[in-house]
Amino acid sequence: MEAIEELAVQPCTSSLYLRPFRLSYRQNGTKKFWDFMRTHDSVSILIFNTSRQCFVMVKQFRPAVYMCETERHHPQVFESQDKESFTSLENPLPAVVGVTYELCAGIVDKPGLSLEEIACEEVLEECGYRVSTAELRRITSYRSGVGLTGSRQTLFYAEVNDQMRTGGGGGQPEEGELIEVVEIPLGESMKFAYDETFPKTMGVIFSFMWFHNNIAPKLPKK
Ligand SMILES: O=c1ccn([C@@H]2O[C@H](COP(=O)(O)OP(=O)(O)O[C@H]3O[C@H](CO)[C@@H](O)[C@H](O)[C@H]3O)[C@@H](O)[C@H]2O)c(=O)[nH]1
Ligand SMILES: [Mg+2]
Repeated sequence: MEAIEELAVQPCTSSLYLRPFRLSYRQNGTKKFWDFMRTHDSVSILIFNTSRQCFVMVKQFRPAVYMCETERHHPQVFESQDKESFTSLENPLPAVVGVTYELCAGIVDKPGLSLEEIACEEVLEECGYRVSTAELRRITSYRSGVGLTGSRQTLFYAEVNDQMRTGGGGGQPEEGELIEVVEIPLGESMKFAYDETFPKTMGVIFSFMWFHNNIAPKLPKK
């Protein structure tokens, strides 16, 4: 995962995944505008393996995170680029600065499928567990990136065990996905949640707290 080479950055002029827009409006008499991105909604799934009493999560290289870290070290990295040219990154930072811990998740880009069906596909593709839609519990939905995208993410909970493991996971190589499945033991989960040395999404922190409030008290004592 961490063998990232030939890094180059350029302005994004058209994309399958996001489109920038500007909304202008008058609010209480004041003219305003706001720039935002049109992007896909998404689903994410908190997975708990009851056989091993651990959370099943994914770790992957995130270019946007990587470039934020790069800009901290090289503040000029996004400057002076014309529309076509690639700027090669000399002496790039190690790829690990762009690797984050996340819940299993996926974008909602298949019109015929329900959120639950997309969630089950992601659990299988990314983590290798076969889960049916009836086994998913909807936790809630929320807006991710209210300033930038406004898109909605729906969060589900799924309990799995070792018998439901197909041996797969790791994402879809044909889509260029390279995902490492990681297990966080229940007993270490809250320490992990607040340990800033493990870069992670807010979904991880929120869902671990949800689990401790809603599921942990009902777990059979081992
Ligand atoms: O610029 C891009 C964007 C996406 N992809 C492809 O699209 C896939 C997207 O993967 P998927 O697992 O469906 O989506 P995630 O990247 O996991 O979903 C993210 O995307 C959501 C919407 O942006 C976020 O809100 C979620 O938190 C986040 O997990 C990738 O693997 C790639 O194949 C690209 O190749 N280039
Ligand atoms: Mg994903």
